[in-house]
Amino acid sequence: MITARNLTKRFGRLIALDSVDLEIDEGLTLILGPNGGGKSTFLNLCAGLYRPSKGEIKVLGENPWSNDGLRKRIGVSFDPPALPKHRTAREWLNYLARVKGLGEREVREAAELFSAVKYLDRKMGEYSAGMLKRISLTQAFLGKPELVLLDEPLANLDLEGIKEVAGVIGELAQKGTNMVVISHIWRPLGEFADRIVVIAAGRVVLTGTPEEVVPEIEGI
Ligand SMILES: Nc1ncnc2c1ncn2[C@@H]1O[C@H](COP(=O)(O)OP(=O)(O)OP(=O)(O)O)[C@@H](O)[C@H]1O
Repeated sequence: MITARNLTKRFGRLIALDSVDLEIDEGLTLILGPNGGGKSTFLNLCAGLYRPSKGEIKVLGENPWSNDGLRKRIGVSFDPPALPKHRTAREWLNYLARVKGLGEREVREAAELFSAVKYLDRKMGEYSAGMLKRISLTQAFLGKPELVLLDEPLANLDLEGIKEVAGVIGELAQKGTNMVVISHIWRPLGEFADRIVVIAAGRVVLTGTPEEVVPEIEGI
């Protein structure tokens, strides 16, 4: 699904991602690691938001940088959510659906997954952080994309929300949805993961199945 070769991203003199080689196959991949390690930078490179400073990244066989064709095939939820605050969620999601060649039915189906239907008609500037997260997740799963990239999908949710959204992600993983999910901590999403990648200080420091990786990272 994703291949990175010597992938490097610099911001001025800071090296956020340093010569990363990584292969991500189908299934659910959980990316773990400490703050500032480079996880979101990797996801933003996958989503085509950043251009590599050096090296190469391929997502679904394509170069993601500024690639509108690929954007229609993947779904992304950023953290914090990147949503226009003067629009209602319905306006925004219908717009995205049109761009992807989808309709209002797909918007409703994705919103139902995250119990977001009831507040689709308010301006997003009035939303709580947890409501914004649910809209951001709805956006990511709109129209069942071939690959879904989620940055901290449980952030800003209350305890009930964490249980509910983790359950939905687990169910979708079981049904075969391909996902790359960033998290600070391996619980509760780790139990659904096919593999775990640990990124720290701009490098991939561990990869493997949860059984292989979790004993090494009990402290994270
Ligand atoms: N747009 C940017 N401009 C400048 N520096 C950036 C930018 N984005 C990230 N960085 C820097 O790159 C490094 C990696 O950041 P990144 O957000 O990828 O880490 P992370 O592992 O996702 O962290 P967190 O768990 O805190 O979200 C950090 O030192 C960060 O300050």
